[in-house]
Amino acid sequence: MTKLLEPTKADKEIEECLLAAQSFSVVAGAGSGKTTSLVTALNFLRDEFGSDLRKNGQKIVCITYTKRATAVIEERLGFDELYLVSTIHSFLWSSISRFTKDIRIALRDNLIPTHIAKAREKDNGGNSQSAQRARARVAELTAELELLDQVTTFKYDESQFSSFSKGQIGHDDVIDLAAYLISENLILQRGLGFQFPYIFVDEAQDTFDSVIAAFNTICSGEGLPMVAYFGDPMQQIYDNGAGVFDGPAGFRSIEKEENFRSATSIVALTNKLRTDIQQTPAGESALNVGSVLLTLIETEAPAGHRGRYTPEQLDQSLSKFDEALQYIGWQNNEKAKRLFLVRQMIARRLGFSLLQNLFTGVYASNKAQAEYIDGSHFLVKPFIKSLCPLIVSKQSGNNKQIVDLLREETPAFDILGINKDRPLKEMLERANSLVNDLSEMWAERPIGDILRYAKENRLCAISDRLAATLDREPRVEAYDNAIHAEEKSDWLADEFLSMSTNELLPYYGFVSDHTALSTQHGSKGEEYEDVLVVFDDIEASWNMYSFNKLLTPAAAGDGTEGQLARSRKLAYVCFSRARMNLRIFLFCQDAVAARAELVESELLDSEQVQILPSR
Ligand SMILES: Nc1ncnc2c1ncn2[C@@H]1O[C@H](COP(=O)(O)OP(=O)(O)OP(=O)(O)O)[C@@H](O)[C@H]1O
Repeated sequence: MTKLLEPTKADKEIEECLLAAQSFSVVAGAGSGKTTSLVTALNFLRDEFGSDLRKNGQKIVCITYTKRATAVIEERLGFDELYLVSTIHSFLWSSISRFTKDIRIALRDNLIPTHIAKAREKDNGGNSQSAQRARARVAELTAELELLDQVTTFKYDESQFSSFSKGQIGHDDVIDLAAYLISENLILQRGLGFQFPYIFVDEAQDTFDSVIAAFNTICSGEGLPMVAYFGDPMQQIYDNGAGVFDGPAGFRSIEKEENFRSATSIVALTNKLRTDIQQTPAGESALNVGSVLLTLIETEAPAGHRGRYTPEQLDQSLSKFDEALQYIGWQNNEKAKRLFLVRQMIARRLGFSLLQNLFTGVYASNKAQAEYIDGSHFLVKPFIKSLCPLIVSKQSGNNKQIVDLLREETPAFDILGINKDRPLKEMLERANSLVNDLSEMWAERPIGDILRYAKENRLCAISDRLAATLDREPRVEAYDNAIHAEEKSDWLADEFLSMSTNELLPYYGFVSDHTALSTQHGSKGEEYEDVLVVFDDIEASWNMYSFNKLLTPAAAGDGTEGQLARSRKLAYVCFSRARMNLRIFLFCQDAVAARAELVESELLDSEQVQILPSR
C-alpha cells in the first residue's frame, strides 16, 4: 500500500528550485522525509522535463550511499531509464573510465606522488616497524610509478586496494582520482554536465568533500546543470564524509522540521541529542507516544587484557543480555531490530564467532575481510549462493525450492545446460538424492569435504580459484608473516576447509539479512517498528566510540572530542530508526550512579531509565 504523503513546505521550495534550475541543499533531521522528497523531486522532473531529456539522450543522476539504497530508489522510480541511480563509486568510475590517458597522467602527477608524500611523513628515519613499513611503501609506490606507462587499461572492480602497475584502481583511489580529473578537466566537466543536467545526492553528509567540490564545479554556472544535496550533518557516521554540503555559489538552503517517522517520545529524545535542528512530530506518527526505555546492565570491571572482559566475564555479560531481554519482555519480539556496534557482537550471539575471527585475523587481507562481510569471498560464496539455501530448504522440507535453487545456481541442473535432455523425473530424483547426501555429510564432515562433494556432483558453481584450492595439499609450514604475507590466503583457506559446518548457517542468515541483528552503522537509512540499541563499550572494544562516556561522563570519565562526537552521531542514527518503541541497553559498572546521572542530565525521564535487577 502506498503511503499518503503530506504536502510539505520543503517540497514546494524544491519544485521552485527545479523549475528555476537552481542548485539546492536539503538539510534536515532523521525521519524528516529527505529520501521521500528526493524521490518526489525526481518524479516531478520526469513529469516536467522527461520527454525533452529523453530526446536529448540526457539522464537524471541520483547518487545513493549503498547498493541497497540504489535498489530501493530504482524500484520507487519504476526502473525508468531516464534515471541513473548509482553508488558514488560506480558513478564516478563510469564517468572517467574511458579517459585512460588522463587517468595515467593524474596517477603520475597527483595521486601516486600524494601517496608517496603521505608515506614519507610516517618515516622518521628510525628502525621502528612503522618507519620501516613507510619506507617499504615508498619503494613499492615508486616502482609502481615507473611501470605506469606500460598499463594499457585501468579497471575498478570494487576491490579496496589499488595495484597501479596492474591497472587496478581501488575503492578510495577511485574517489580521489575522479574528483581530481573532474576538477582539472573542463571537457569532462562539460560532458558530464550535458549528459546529466540534474545531479541528485542522497546522504550527502557522508559524501567525500572532494566529490562535493567536483559536483559544485560542474554546476557552478547559471541554470543547468544543477546539483541537489539531501542530508543531515548529525548523521555523518563515516569519517570521510563532508558533514556540510553546501551547493555551488547561489544555491538555496532548504530545511524540513517535520519528523514523519517516529512516535513523539522518540522525537523528544533525538531532539535532545542535537541543538542545530529541533523536529516536530508530524503525520500519523505524531499521533503516537510510543515508548523509550533504557535498561542499565551492571557488569564487573573488565579483568582481561587491555581493558577487555575475560572469557568468563564475557559469558556473564552475554547471559545478562539474555536476562535483560526477558526483563523488558522482548525475548520473543522477532520484529525488533537489534543494533550492535561491532560485527563480532552479532557473531557471538548468532554463533559464528570462529568464522568471524578467522576472516578478521592474521590470515585475512582487508580484501578478504570485506568479501567475507558481503559474502562474496571465493571460499564462502558457494555456501551463500547455493549450499546453505539448499540445506535450509531441505530442513524445512521445501522440495520445490531445492529444485529451483539447483536450476538457478548449478550448471548440472540448468534447464538449458548439459542435462537438458534428461527426463524431469530423473533430474528430480537425482536432486533429491544429492541433497539428502549433502545434508547427512553436513552434520559430520568438515567444510572441505562438503565442498569437494559439491564440486564432484556439480551441486553449485565452483570458481577456478576454489577448485585449485580444493585440489592442493594443505600448507604444512607454520605461518610466518615476514615470509608468507603474500600467500596468507592459503592458510586462511586451509583453516576454513578444516572447520565444521556449524557456523555456516548462522553466518549465511546474517549475510543474507534474514536475522533481526544489524550493525549500528548498517542501520543508516532504515526504519523499524521496534528497535533495541545495545551499548557495551567493553565487549565492543572499539576505542573510537564510548557510549558510557557520552551518556554518563561523571560515572565513566570524560571522552575525547572525537569519541564523543562519533558516539553522539551514531546514537542519534540508531535511536531515530525506531517508529514506535525504542529500547536501549547500556552496560556499565555502577548502575545506580549511571541512573542518577542520566536522569539528572534530563536526557531521559526517571521512568524511562531502569536497572536490571541482579539475580
Ligand atoms: N510528506 C510525508 N508525509 C507522510 N509521511 C512521510 C512524508 N515524508 C516522509 N514520510 C514517511 O516518513 C518516514 C521517513 O521518511 P524518509 O526515509 O524519506 O526520511 P529521511 O529523512 O530520508 O530519513 P533518515 O535521514 O532518517 O534516513 C517514511 O516512513 C516515509 O514514508
